[in-house]
Amino acid sequence: RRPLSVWRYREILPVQGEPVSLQEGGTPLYHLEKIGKELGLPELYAKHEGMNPTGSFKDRGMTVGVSMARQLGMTSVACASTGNTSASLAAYAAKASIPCVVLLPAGKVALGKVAQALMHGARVISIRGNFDRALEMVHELCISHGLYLLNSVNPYRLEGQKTIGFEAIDQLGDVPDRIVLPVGNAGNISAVYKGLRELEALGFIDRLPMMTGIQAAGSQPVVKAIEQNLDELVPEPAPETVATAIRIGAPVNAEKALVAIRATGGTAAAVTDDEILRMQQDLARMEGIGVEPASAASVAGIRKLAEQGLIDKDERIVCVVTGHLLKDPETVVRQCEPPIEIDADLHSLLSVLR
Ligand SMILES: Cc1ncc(COP(=O)(O)O)c(/C=C/C(=O)C(=O)O)c1O
Repeated sequence: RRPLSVWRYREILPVQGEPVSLQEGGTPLYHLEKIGKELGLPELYAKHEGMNPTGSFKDRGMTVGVSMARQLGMTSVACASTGNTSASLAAYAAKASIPCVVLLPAGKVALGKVAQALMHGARVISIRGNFDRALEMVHELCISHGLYLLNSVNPYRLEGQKTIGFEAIDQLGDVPDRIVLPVGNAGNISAVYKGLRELEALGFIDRLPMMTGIQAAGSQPVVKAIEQNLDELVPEPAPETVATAIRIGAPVNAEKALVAIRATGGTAAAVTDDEILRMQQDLARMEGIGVEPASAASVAGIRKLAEQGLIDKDERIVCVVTGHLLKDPETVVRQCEPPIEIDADLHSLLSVLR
């Protein structure tokens, strides 16, 4: 019996030979008992992708993407990132001894993610523009200077991320009725859908979950395309949200995400920053699950849809929570009461605890 991990599913992944691996995947599937009870959803689960080696689901895509870079003889790799992609690429490139360049939107990347990209030895460039501009620039850089681009336009990234759905089914022992993901560049929802289609084609499953994408109210081009039944996405020129990981106005995988949602009878919904931050706190204080803001969006989306009466009570739902709480400590400190500082004596302690 193979352990739960990305490479448990090696036959359905493109890498030949030994992968560049940091033992990614095999993340916990938590039953959200209290939040589920509050929403009247007894079968509500969260798959905690923050428990990956660099603290986000990106590791699943990077183990395949960087393995392919090595297999193809690439001499340098690059990405633009809202943070987690750069943290993950930096770590896997270090493991593979391949030089790495990352472009970040200046001032809009959570502290933990910048720390990871720096410590893992990437060339970290902050640009005075948003993620979408950074992606345009890194694309030009790769074409003109022969670096290997590892954003989710690279299909090998999506191959690794398929395994989220595979593991969830193995852990649940059945196909969930709904899989909910936060949507930024829309690679993850597209990857999970592709993997489920492959399981169906191979005869392992005979039905697909409703693919449900959640975006921030200030950055919701996919939600608008679904609501207005558009075939083409209208990019959001000035995306804004506290959930900086999904602060993306022109998702490169939008068309794939629209297919994933429409072909499975899924849906898309937007949540406000307040709803995101409230769910981040509820997950931490009710379920003991620590996630970064963008990750809480998936569960916040289910809360909103359930309150609108759009979720059947007996649905088995897997919310993908995509990144660890530690990624964005500054947003946490801004939301919480600061620690109480006292003199180092018992009297002072008892007086504040009363
Ligand atoms: C925590 C977290 N949650 C959700 C998403 C959205 O996934 P996609 O819809 O596949 O983009 C991201 C994406 C991050 C980047 O795009 C990047 O790191 O450059 C994330 O970090």
